[in-house]
Amino acid sequence: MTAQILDGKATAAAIKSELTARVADLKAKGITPGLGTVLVGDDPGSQKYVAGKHRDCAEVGIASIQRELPATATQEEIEAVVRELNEDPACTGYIVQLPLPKGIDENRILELMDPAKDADGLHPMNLGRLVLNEPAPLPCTPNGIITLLRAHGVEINGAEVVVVGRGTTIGRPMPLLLTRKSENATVTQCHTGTRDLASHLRRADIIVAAAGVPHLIKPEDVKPGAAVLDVGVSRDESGKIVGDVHPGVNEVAGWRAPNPGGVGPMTRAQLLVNVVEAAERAANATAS
Ligand SMILES: Nc1nc(=O)c2c([nH]1)NC[C@@H]1CN(c3ccc(C(=O)N[C@@H](CCC(=O)O)C(=O)O)cc3)C=[N+]21
Repeated sequence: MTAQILDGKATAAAIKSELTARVADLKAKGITPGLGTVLVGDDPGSQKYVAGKHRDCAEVGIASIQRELPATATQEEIEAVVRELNEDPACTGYIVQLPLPKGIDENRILELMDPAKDADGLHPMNLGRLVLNEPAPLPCTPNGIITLLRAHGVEINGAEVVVVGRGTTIGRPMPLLLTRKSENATVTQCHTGTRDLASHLRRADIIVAAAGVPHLIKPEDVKPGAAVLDVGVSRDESGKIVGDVHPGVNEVAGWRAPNPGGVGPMTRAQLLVNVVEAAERAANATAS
């Protein structure tokens, strides 16, 4: 038995087609949502992701605002671009592509963003709202993972979930989403300091692998039938993506999010969701 595919490409396409209609409605009311991206430096991976985000925008009718700075950009120069996008009415939401070059204070940049324009859901105000169970733009990758599981009928309610990783974009927010009443999962968060990772993995109904360690999740550590989502993006010498999940897991798992083609396209789709929702909130605020 090989694992069934959690098809991120197809699920993202369905979300995008629904968003296209909502963007058309907004435009009829005179509002064009616009996604800004701030890309610092010339990492080929980051360039590719940002290009993908703008391609998605074009597909659903969202305007694109691209800001690029050289790898040598200073803290002040990046902050000036953030302030400019905060002020720009054409930019209804934006992201600052992470990671930023060494020496840049990333958290200070995130804090400077207008939380109402935070398309990533990573502003401290919005992460705080998530903790407090208040409406907020949600972090794109964790939200994409939940949407992907739901779209394929994988039971989250009552599931034992192991999240491997503790990064800002996935590992830390993922358990916050999974333990909401609406999800109702039981979550164990593992990381490089976990004493016996295998013992945790073996109990998991759902594994979210976001450690950035190639092939960390081995077939012998996966419970038969489990859903395994690979979010790792290491690259080999030729630049090909190597995930956190060993290919042999395919033969044990019940569900598998491939990489590429799984969580990546979902991340991009949820980013568009955040942009459209922010524009809809702004439209309703003006209307009332
Ligand atoms: N502020 C910020 N927000 C992010 O959301 C963010 C970020 N910084 N920094 C980097 C990571 C990485 N990330 C990906 C998005 C899409 C794909 C994606 O669509 N991947 C395709 C394949 C692309 C390829 O082949 O290289 C796929 O999985 O099918 C991957 C990775 C967003 N990130």
